[in-house]
Amino acid sequence: MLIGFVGAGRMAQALAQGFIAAGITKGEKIIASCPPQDSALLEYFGSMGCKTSYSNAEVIQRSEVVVLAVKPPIVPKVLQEVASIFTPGHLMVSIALGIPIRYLEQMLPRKTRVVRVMPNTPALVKHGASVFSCGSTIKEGDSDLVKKMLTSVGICEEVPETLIDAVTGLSGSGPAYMYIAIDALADGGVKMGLPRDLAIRLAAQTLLGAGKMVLETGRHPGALKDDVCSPAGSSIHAVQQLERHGLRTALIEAVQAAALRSEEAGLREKKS
Ligand SMILES: NC(=O)C1=CN([C@@H]2O[C@H](COP(=O)(O)OP(=O)(O)OC[C@H]3O[C@@H](n4cnc5c(N)ncnc54)[C@H](OP(=O)(O)O)[C@@H]3O)[C@@H](O)[C@H]2O)C=CC1
Ligand SMILES: O=C(O)[C@@H]1CCC=N1
Repeated sequence: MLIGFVGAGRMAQALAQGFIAAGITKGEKIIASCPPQDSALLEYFGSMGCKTSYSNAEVIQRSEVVVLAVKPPIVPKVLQEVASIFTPGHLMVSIALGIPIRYLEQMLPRKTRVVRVMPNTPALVKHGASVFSCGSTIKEGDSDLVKKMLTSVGICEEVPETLIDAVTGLSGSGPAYMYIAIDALADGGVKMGLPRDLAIRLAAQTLLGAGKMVLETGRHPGALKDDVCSPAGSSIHAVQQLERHGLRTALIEAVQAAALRSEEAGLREKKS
């Protein structure tokens, strides 16, 4: 399978490196493009054995699956530039924030097969969380192919497109919230006397472990929290502080803000 990335930034790099590590494809079967001023990004792809180009057209001509990995304001320009090169043999996989399938289908030739994906950067280490929605002209096997690719780098579920903005707010942007949590937990450890590197490792493993507990036991996170909080113990004292400072509300509102931003990005492109 020949995979092309139009846009060679952070999410494209994470997916490409994850696909190679997972054995879904080889470096030489990947090609990536970005503008000439970003040659460092193409060097990153080059270091993985991938082909690189400053021409988006070349990427599309040489690929079967084309991953559209540019920021939303760039999408109309890129599609105007390369739409005519797409054939029904291409599968377009867009990871662009907020851009609806119907917009992509309108901009591309009539039978172009389109799938919209919301991945996240931990795909790089095969712990990604992705969802996808299929366009109106996909053929048999496209959904399975996208699921296979994304499952190789984490978990992946097909969802109705109406849920993608909410997914963006949760798992698409979510790693950023969790890095802040790790950094802050480590600060707490340092405040209480731990060396910084140990504090970061403990904080990161604690988040990883808690996530695995939820996924692998199937128990509700509230019940797992109760297991940690012994009567009159240390944890329940800490939980009271988290509640007092509004951690839950902060996380709920973070997801909401990112989801609304995703929705807004889509509306803006539709008007342009
Ligand atoms: N980062 C993340 O965690 C996630 C990102 N996404 C989505 O993926 C998309 C890419 O995000 P991300 O990788 O973070 O962004 P980056 O800014 O890291 O990468 C975008 C890349 O596209 C390049 N680019 C700009 N103009 C063009 C053009 N005309 N043709 C080809 N390439 C071009 C940029 O080059 P230059 O720098 O020169 O402009 C840059 O290399 C976005 O829509 C984002 O919302 C989705 C899920 C998660
Ligand atoms: O911030 C962004 O635009 C992208 C979308 C999801 C995560 N990062």
